[in-house]
Parts: sequence; structure tokens; C-alpha cells
Amino acid sequence: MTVVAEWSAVTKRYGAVTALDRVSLPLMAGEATALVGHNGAGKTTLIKLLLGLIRPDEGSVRVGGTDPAGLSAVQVRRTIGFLPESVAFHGAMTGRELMAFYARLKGAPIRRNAELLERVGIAHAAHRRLATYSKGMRQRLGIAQALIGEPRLLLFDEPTSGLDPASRRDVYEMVDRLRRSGATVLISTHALDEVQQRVDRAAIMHGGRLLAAGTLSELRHGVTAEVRIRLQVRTCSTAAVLARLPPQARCTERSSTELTLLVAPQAKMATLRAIAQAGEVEDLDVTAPGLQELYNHLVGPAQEEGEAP
Ligand SMILES: Nc1ncnc2c1ncn2[C@@H]1O[C@H](COP(=O)(O)OP(=O)(O)OP(=O)(O)O)[C@@H](O)[C@H]1O
Repeated sequence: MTVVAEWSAVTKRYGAVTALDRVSLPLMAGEATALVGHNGAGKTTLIKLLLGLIRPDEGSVRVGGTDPAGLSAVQVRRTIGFLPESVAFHGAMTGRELMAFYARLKGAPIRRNAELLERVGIAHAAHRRLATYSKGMRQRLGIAQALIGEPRLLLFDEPTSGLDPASRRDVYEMVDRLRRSGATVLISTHALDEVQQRVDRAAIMHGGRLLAAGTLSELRHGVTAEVRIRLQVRTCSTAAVLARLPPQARCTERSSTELTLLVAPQAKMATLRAIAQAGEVEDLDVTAPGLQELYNHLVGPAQEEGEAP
């Protein structure tokens, strides 16, 4: 598989702050990768490096085999579509004017803009001033702007922040379409649960370090994150069921008829046997750890390490 862009052993410091600490990560052609991590993890710094807006202190960055901050910076940037974290457009411009402005900046033909506005579902508002756009419409316009020039590499920084569930779903559907068309997509996000169904890979960042990267199943193999078991039990029998469970099963939610347990993978079978013997259980489902559980598992020890003197 072809590497479209890559950070190799990249360290970036801002004064005393190490924003990135020896991060290595490739982006593969035609794949969507989620860059996940909380505030200050280093996600935006990674994106700025790919855009050639900043240079690494150590290590190297390549886009299509070229240094994005080198002599060919302008050409490299034209191959990238970028949706910034906070989309701030001038309210007096219309959607159509804004698209024309960005097309000129990118040296792309203006005649394709109407089709892009159509693709993101705001063609009907192309003539309206941006001050009248909702947050969701501005985000769609931001995506249309990123698609100018048909870039094969798209960088979306927090594309769903502040959007309602329907608009978030629309954004991910657009990402799916881009991926199906062969584009490479990087999505930086805090929204782990919603992104996990939409990407091929995830890279988990914390405090400037890359804690893990891979497909969801590779990440699951690499760590022993807890399995979630949901039980439906006969009314008022939760206490009786809990009393039969092995100590490794942690109860995280409880009502008169339902229990949610988190169990380490090695204690899963013992817990399921105890549940079967408890006799009060009417139904159960077992869920493999998702991105949120993997993240909690990885970041928990990292945080403790970071706090150590
Ligand atoms: N220009 C700068 N000057 C000083 N420190 C900076 C600068 N840019 C980023 N940092 C610091 O580098 C670290 C990484 O920041 P970055 O913006 O990459 O994180 P992030 O994961 O994108 O966070 P968020 O989700 O809040 O956007 C943070 O500690 C941040 O304060």
C-alpha cells in the first residue's frame, strides 16, 4: 500500500513545551485515519506540519515524498484539502464568493465550485451572505472549500465539533464518499465513539506522544482493554447476581433490572460462567472494547507517568 504522507520521528517544541515527542506515523493511500486525543495532545501540530506551516525540530515530514515546508511548499499545499478546527469566514461574503476566493488561491478552476457546493448540500444558499449561515452550513462550506482542486489528501481538524447529530452524520457520510473515491483522509477528533465506525485506522495521541496506532482490531490486540457486559436480570435480583460474580468484574451501571460490567479479557469467561450459574439473568450482550475504552486504557497509565516527578 502506498504511503501518501508521513511523520518520521518528529519532535516539535514551543519554548519549554514539547508539543510532539518522536512521533512516527504514515497515512496510507485511500484510507481514513482518526487522530484522537484530548486538548493539547498534539493533533493540530501534526496537521500544521503536513501543511508545511511549521517545521519539526527533529525528524522529517513528507507529503507525496516531498518536504511540505521546502522549496515545493506551494505545489505540495495544492495537493492537500484542509478544514481548520474553527471555520471563520467573512460574514459579508456569499458562499459563491468565498469559494471563488479559495479557488483563486489554490489556482483551481472556478467552474467546479457550483458542483462542490451541490456535493455538500448547500448549493441553494450559494448566493446568501455567510452571516446568515448556520454552524452546520459553515462547516459544509468549509468542507467544500477543502475539496477545491480535488485534493487526494484531506485533513479535517475536529470536523464535527459543535454540530448536531444529523449534521455530524452528514459529515461522516461525506468522509465515506471521499474514501470510496480513493482519497486519503485524516480526521482529528475528540469524538471517539462516533468516529470509530468511520475510519480504517486510529492514532492515539496523548501529551505529544503517539501511544498506539493501527486498525481497531490491531489496537485491541495490542492492549488488554476491558470488555463490556450488559445484563438484563429479573426484577430486584441485581444484588443476588452481583454477589455471584468474580471480583474482577466491575459494575459501572446498575438499575433494578440491568447491570453493566467491565471485565478484563482474561476474566471474561469466568464472569460469563458465573452469570450463567446465577440463574437470574434474562439476556446479555458482550461488547469488545471500542476506541473510547482503548483510549482510556492507554491514557490512564500515560497520565500517571506524566504526573510522576
Ligand atoms: N504556537 C504555540 N506556542 C506555544 N505552544 C503551543 C503553540 N501551539 C501549540 N502549543 C502547545 O503544544 C501542545 C500541543 O498543541 P496542539 O494544538 O497541537 O494540541 P491539540 O491536540 O490539537 O489540542 P486541541 O484539541 O485543544 O486543539 C499544547 O500544549 C499547546 O499548548
